[in-house]
Amino acid sequence: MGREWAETIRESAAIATLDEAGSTNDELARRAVTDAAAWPDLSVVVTDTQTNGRGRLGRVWVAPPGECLAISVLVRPATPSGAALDPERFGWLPLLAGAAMTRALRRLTDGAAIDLKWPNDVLTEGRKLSGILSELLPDLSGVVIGAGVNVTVASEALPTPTSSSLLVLTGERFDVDAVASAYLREFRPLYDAYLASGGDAERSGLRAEVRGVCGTLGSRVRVELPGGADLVGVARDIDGDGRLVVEDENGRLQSVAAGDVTHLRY
Ligand SMILES: O=C(O)CCCC[C@@H]1SC[C@@H]2NC(=O)N[C@@H]21
Repeated sequence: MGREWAETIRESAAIATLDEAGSTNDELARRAVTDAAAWPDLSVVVTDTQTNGRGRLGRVWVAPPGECLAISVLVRPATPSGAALDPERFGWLPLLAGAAMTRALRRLTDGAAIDLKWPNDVLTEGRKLSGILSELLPDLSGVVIGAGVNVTVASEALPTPTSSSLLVLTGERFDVDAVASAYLREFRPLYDAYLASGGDAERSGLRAEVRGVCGTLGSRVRVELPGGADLVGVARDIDGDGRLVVEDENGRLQSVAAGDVTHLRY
């Protein structure tokens, strides 16, 4: 991989472009913790060959070598005056990354039907193009936001029947580096606006941005809640804390902070 996108990241930030990595999230978290000064805000670890990728909810993220982007961005959010942002405000970061990836993949594909599934899967026609895993550093000083994108994976090599790739969607073999570049170019302005507002999703326009790309809104959904219970209803909104607001079958509004969403319209 090249690093044609390096100028989209702050000059002070560190970049590691690896021929191969176990998990880019693990690589970046290790560096961020062992050498915090060398790995400031917006540092990046990236590869196209990730051998031990991890997904949300303890799942494995499978990526055929050389055919997927695995990119992790370290954020150490601070207010405009330089104070560390309250970790309570970090909840919007996975949604920010999901919105950035949705915008990036739409832009690359000239506006293909690509949407965000709350909280941060990027889908085309119900199939997953990209997944995001955000992990807090153990000392709470930052968050590693990892994103995987299926780029040149052929349909027979897709990891699951519910996944897709940019190749399958468009017939085009995108360069993995160009996908990284498109993502970081979308990520940066959303993140800068979020920081400038002190982590206020409303004031920075982030909430509006996420609602604008989120295909979950208006869909009938089943949400597998963390305890194992299911909630079925219509997704109505994303509230000020980034929670999904679902109108259940009795017409009651329920706010969901975490869960696995299935769109029932497909
Ligand atoms: O859909 C999911 O469950 C999230 C998948 C996240 C995969 C990315 S690839 C880069 C980063 N490194 C990892 O080990 N996981 C994330």
